[in-house]
Amino acid sequence: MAQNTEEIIKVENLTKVFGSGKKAVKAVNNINFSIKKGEIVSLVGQSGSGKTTVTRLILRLLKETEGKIIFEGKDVTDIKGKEKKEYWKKVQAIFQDPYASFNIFSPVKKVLLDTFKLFNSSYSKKEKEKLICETLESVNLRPEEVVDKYPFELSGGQRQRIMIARAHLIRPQLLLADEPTSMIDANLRSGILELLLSLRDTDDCTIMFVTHDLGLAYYVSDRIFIMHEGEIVEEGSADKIITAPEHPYTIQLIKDVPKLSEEWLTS
Ligand SMILES: Nc1ncnc2c1ncn2[C@@H]1O[C@H](COP(=O)(O)OP(=O)(O)OP(=O)(O)O)[C@@H](O)[C@H]1O
Repeated sequence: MAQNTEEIIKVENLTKVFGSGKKAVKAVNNINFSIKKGEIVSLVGQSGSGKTTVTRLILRLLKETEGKIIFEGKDVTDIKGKEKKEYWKKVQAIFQDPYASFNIFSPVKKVLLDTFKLFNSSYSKKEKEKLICETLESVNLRPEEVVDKYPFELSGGQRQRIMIARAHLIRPQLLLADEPTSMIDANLRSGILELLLSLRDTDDCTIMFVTHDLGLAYYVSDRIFIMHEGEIVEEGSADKIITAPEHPYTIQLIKDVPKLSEEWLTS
């Protein structure tokens, strides 16, 4: 395990309010956490608890109402333009619905070729295509079957695998994986999870999973953050959260997972 004590990201007093007046929604309410290089953490909470908003704030796709995001010791809260592009080489996301993340007018090959634009790489087109094929094979897709297809011609699971292939090509330092297996059949899910987890070993990647599924979080994570109504109500090692939960909401979540560990460990 490539884990050390150096912090890759730190979130300080982060708050996001959507709308104003009577219609204001405090989606994220003064949260604080940090993640160490090489760690796998999960942000767990039910629908509407604010998880995706945290992901979008970290990616700087959304402007915070208050607070700071420090990445590798540098305050990235106000980065713009070129600096943001640099940041996106290091911080990437796989979203719940990868369909929404693709340009629907681009075939898979173009989606993947475009990732090289992030790097001003000196690869020839042939070299890029070879890398794309190898990467697609590494996520168990047959390049010849998918490269010329448009996103709408693929299954949800194939689209999620392509997002993982994209992450492999970009090799981010921090990967935010928002419900990355939601569109994948239960019997294929553990394979995709293994692929994602292998990014830590092969690409030296730190991963934050975002999920409503505490069973999955327990299976994949070093640490778990429990999110409820915009706040992180409890955090700790995966074992601690499951065996000695303190917050009533965490205790309820555990009760709601009927066969915790069995479901993920045996699939
Ligand atoms: N652009 C927006 N404008 C207004 N309200 C929003 C917006 N985005 C999110 N919200 C609200 O913020 C709250 C948190 O939403 P968020 O999508 O972060 O939750 P989530 O935990 O990711 O949920 P899910 O698991 O269903 O994706 C919800 O009440 C949601 O309705």
